[in-house]
Amino acid sequence: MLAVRGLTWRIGEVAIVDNVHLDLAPGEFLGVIGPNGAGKTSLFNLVSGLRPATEGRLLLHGRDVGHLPPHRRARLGLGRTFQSSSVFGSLSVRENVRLAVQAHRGGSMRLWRRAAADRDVLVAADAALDRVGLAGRRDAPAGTLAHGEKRKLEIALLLAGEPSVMLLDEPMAGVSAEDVPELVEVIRSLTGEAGRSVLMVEHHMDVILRLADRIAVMHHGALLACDTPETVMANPTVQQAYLGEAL
Ligand SMILES: Nc1ncnc2c1ncn2[C@@H]1O[C@H](COP(=O)(O)OP(=O)(O)OP(=O)(O)O)[C@@H](O)[C@H]1O
Repeated sequence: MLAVRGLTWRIGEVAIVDNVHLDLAPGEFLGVIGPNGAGKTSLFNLVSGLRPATEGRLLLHGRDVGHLPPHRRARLGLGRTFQSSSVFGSLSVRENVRLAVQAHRGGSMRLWRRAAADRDVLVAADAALDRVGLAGRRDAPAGTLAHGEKRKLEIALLLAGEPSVMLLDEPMAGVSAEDVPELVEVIRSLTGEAGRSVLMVEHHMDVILRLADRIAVMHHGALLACDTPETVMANPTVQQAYLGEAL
């Protein structure tokens, strides 16, 4: 589904991401962990296209997408969570998702088809809100959402793009402990649906362990290990990399 081949990002002589190889199978959940500064977000930036890789290839469904800008990758099914900054705070939750669906589907509808198309867009927006458990908040201004709700909205905006691979960068950030289980369930329910795969960076090990089929461990830009949670947790090299940090 997604193949990362020798992806590298150098700044001067320093390899921030160093020759990373990864494979993501259809329906698979791959968690990415690593100590602070290990290069996790940088790897995500290379995969989503926010930064151009210095070296390496990225294949989506066998097609080389490494040279494409983020919106072209998203259109092919490689979707990354929007940051909260891309949410229109004064517009309603529903309106935000509607705009994202519309942007994904393109605006070149013939006038006589517009009404039906508008209805379809709204149905898709409501379906996305339903999937993340935000239907009851659809009329609230997006700017008034609590942290946990904002993370759900970001996932709904991502769903608007109908991704076959979802890239989630710390979806639990800022979410209160009591809201974490619900968000974990939302993410779990979306994984594997129609073969959808997930690549997720997350600091909360308990969350990763609950969701991941495999875990990739980054350290100093390189991939230290990529295996089942049990094997990774028992790996002495991984434990060494985390020395001094709670694993
Ligand atoms: N644009 C940049 N210019 C210079 N150095 C950068 C840049 N972006 C990232 N770095 C450096 O690259 C390293 C990896 O950063 P990155 O944010 O990818 O790590 P991370 O694993 O996501 O860290 P964290 O867990 O703290 O979010 C860090 O040392 C960071 O300072």
